[in-house]
Amino acid sequence: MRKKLVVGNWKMNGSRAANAVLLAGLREAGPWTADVAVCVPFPYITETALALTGTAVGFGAQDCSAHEQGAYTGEVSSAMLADLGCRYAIVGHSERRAYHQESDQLVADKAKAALAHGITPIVCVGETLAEREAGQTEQVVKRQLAAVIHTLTHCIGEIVLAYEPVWAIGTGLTATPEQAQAVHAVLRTQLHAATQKSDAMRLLYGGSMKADNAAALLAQPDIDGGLIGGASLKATDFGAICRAAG
Ligand SMILES: O=C[C@H](O)COP(=O)(O)O
Repeated sequence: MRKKLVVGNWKMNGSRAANAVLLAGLREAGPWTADVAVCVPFPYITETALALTGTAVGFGAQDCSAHEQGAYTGEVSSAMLADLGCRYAIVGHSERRAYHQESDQLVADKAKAALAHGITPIVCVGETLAEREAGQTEQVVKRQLAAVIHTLTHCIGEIVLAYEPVWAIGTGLTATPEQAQAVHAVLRTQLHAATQKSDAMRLLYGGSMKADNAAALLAQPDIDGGLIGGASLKATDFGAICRAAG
């Protein structure tokens, strides 16, 4: 039995004042049975760590560099994130793939860099609406995951995988539980061929997951948690999703 994991991705939202309110709300809303974490903008990692001290809520970043260190202006290394106590780093989010031209290989290299510093990469895969309508969903997510499997080889069992259909992100259009489960099953099968740990790996769904649709999604056999964007910005909403995962 896999323990559910719910991760809030704040994206580029927040301020010191707003974060203090949100994090205090999370302290009050928990604890939960599921594992819970928030991935926050880089500048707020330290204060998030402080605000969550003494709770079981983990924290992490929304990206990391594929490089170890050096002349990479603007990048943040996994070593730095580890230094701050991050447990997770999201890599390959569709917003980074789309707006920063991140390739499958770069995403895989970022996942490798995170693992090298003891950080669990949350690797995102997912198809666009055009790809789904062209019947390419399976092909796209398998291609995205294959690059990670090839690069991580025997460490692939250490990642968290998130299926996020691009058309469902921030749109209010959620994949049905059956649509999401079908893709998760494809991904689990692909992982099964790559690692003996596939049955223990957590596969998250992301894309307009909210308090009122979380339970049905999380009841699917291969959906082991959620990666939550918009609904992670209010403690009551996020807390309700975490409860649904319990
Ligand atoms: O990382 C989170 C996903 O992009 C989902 O975002 P959303 O819950 O706002 O649709």
